[in-house]
Amino acid sequence: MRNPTAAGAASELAELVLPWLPPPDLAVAACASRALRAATSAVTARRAADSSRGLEAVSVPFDNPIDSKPYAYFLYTPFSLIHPAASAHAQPWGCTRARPPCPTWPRPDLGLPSAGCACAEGECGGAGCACADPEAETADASRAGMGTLRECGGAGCACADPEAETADASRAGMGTLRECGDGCACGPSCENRRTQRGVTVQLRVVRHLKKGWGLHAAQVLRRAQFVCEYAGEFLTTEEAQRRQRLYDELASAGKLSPALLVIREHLPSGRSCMRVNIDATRVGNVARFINHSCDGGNLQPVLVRSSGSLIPRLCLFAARDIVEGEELCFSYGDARVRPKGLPCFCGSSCCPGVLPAEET
Ligand SMILES: C[S@@+](CC[C@H](N)C(=O)[O-])C[C@H]1O[C@@H](n2cnc3c(N)ncnc32)[C@H](O)[C@@H]1O
Repeated sequence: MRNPTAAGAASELAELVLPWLPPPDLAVAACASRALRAATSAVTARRAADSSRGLEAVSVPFDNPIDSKPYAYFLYTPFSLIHPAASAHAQPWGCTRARPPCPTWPRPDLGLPSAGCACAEGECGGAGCACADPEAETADASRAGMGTLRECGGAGCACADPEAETADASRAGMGTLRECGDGCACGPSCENRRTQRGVTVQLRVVRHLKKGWGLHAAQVLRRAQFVCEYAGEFLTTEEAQRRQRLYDELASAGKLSPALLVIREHLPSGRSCMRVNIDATRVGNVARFINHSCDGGNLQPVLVRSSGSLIPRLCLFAARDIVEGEELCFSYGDARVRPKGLPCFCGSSCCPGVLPAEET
C-alpha cells in the first residue's frame, strides 16, 4: 500500500531538488516515477511562465507557437557580472516560492564607489548635482529623437564625466547616458537611476521559426522608454575571443544561439578607445533574447555610465513608439565586418542576408 507520508516527503524533496536541474536532468527525473513526472511538469510550467525566475519586478513568460520547446535554459542575472565572478553553475528555477531560496548574485561593484553626487533624495539634477552629463543631451540619443534620456545631470550634477565628452559611442549608432551610482548620496528611488531597477515593462519571449526565441513587447512602449539592460558576463577581450571561436563552431553546427556582444567606444579620431564584451549566452537576462535587425530595429542601445563605475552598461530604450506584440530588435553591428556570417532573417529591406559577427 502507498505510504502517504513517504509520498509527501518525496514530493517535498522533489520541490527542493528539481528546480536546480538543467532540462536534460529534469527529463531523466521525469522518467523515474509518476510522482516525479507530475513534479517535473509543474517545474517546467513555472519555468515557462517566467524566464526571469522571479528575479525581475515583472514575469516575462515564454510563448511558443512553433514547436514543443517550453523554455530556453540559461542562468539569470538582472545585472552584468564581472567574469569570473559568475562562478555559479546552477540556479534554482521553477520553485513554488516566488523567489529562489538561494541569494541571487549581488549587484557587482564595478569601480570606484566613492565617486558620486551628494544630492538628497529627489534633488538630483538640480544646481548642485554632480552627475551632470552635458554630452547626453547631444549624444546619439538624438538620433532616435531621445532627448529625454537624461533625467539627472542638471548644471551642477556631480556625475559628470569629462571622458564621456570626448568619447564617441554615437559613431556606432549608440547613445550615452550618465546616471547616479553607488557612491551617490541619493537613494535607490532617485530619478536618475532609471536603468537600475531591472525590467519593469511587460515583455514576452516568443519562439520564431527561423530566429529561435525573440523578445516581444507585451504592452505599448513609448519612445525613449527604458526597456532593459543587456546583462551578462563582462569578459576580457582575450576570453571573449576564446568564447567567440567556440560559439562560432557551435552556432554554425546549429547547436547554439550565441549572445556575445562587443561594444566599442570611439574617440572622435575614429580610433577605438574602449572595448566592452558582454556575454549573455550562459548567464544573462531577458535581453539575451533580443534578435538583430539590419535596419536598426526599434530599440536604441545606450551606453550608461553610473558614477563611480568604470565599465559602462549597455541599456536598451524604445527608439520609437512600439505597439503591443511587436518584436524588439536592435542592430548588433555592421554585417559587412564579416560577410560569411550566419544567415540573417530580420526581413528588413537593407538586409545583406548575413548576421553581423565579430572577427576574432
Ligand atoms: C542574442 S541571441 C538572440 C536570441 C536567440 N534568437 C535565441 O533563440 O536565444 C543572438 C542569436 O540569435 C540568432 N539571431 C538573432 N537575430 C537573428 C536574425 N536576424 N536572423 C537569424 N538569427 C538571428 C542568432 O543565432 C544569434 O546568434
